[in-house]
Amino acid sequence: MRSAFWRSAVPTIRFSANLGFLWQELALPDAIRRAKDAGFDAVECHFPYAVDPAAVKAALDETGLKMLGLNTSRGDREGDFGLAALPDRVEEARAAIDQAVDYASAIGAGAVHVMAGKSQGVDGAQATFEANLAYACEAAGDMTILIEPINQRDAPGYFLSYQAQAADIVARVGKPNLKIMFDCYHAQIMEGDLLKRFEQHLPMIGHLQIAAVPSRGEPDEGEIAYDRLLPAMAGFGWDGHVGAEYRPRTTTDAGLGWMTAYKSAARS
Ligand SMILES: O=C(O)[C@@H](O)C(=O)CO
Ligand SMILES: [Mg+2]
Repeated sequence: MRSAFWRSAVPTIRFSANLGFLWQELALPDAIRRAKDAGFDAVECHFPYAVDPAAVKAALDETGLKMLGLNTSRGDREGDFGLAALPDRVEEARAAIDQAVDYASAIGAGAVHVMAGKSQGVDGAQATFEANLAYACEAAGDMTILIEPINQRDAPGYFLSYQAQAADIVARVGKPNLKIMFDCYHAQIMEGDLLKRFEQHLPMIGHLQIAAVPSRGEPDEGEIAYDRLLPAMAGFGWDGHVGAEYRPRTTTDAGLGWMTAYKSAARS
């Protein structure tokens, strides 16, 4: 499978390096520079808050890469995985949203992923999430607010795990800058049928991410045929970036064969 990856003619696909997982050993500004050298078209990250936004902005300006998005803080209690759907922690959730929007504005990022948290089955979780998302959409101005269905194997009890659930929330909140982050890794684990789900929710999708299933390694292994899936998604009209959000098998550099192969297939 690895050597045959990207066998056929491929459309133009722009890849974003998720620096929450790739080049984690480097300081964020250096990881941005490394992503540029490796041929990525953009970057995205998870939790950049310990890093001076001026240093991140300088690396983005120097490389010409855009930071597509970052996450709200997970929260500071043991086991926290987001706060926005936790009815008893609204103040903290909104502080996390303010922090993320301020940081994203300072570095010119395009989106903030508002993490829901582990509140499946909790009374008031849905209403709290929707109210906090409406707050985030107002605070974000021109930026996009993303919500991401995350699989229950990695994050048991996470409030949001299904594409239809996310689509329902987007419709109910009714803000034009609220979109779904369609992460193929989570979607495959929870529900499969990736192409149909992607096509059905396309107008609401604001970002797309990939990783192998079940390993969460490079996209050239595992049960998802990204060499066919991504061209098909492009065929539906997806022209946004594709976020490479995987945990490298060894080092990030050693695992970039899938992208090198894509670039050479795209040239031929
Ligand atoms: O899929 C993921 O794990 C991420 O996109 C994320 O934002 C949670 O940290
Ligand atoms: Mg993701």
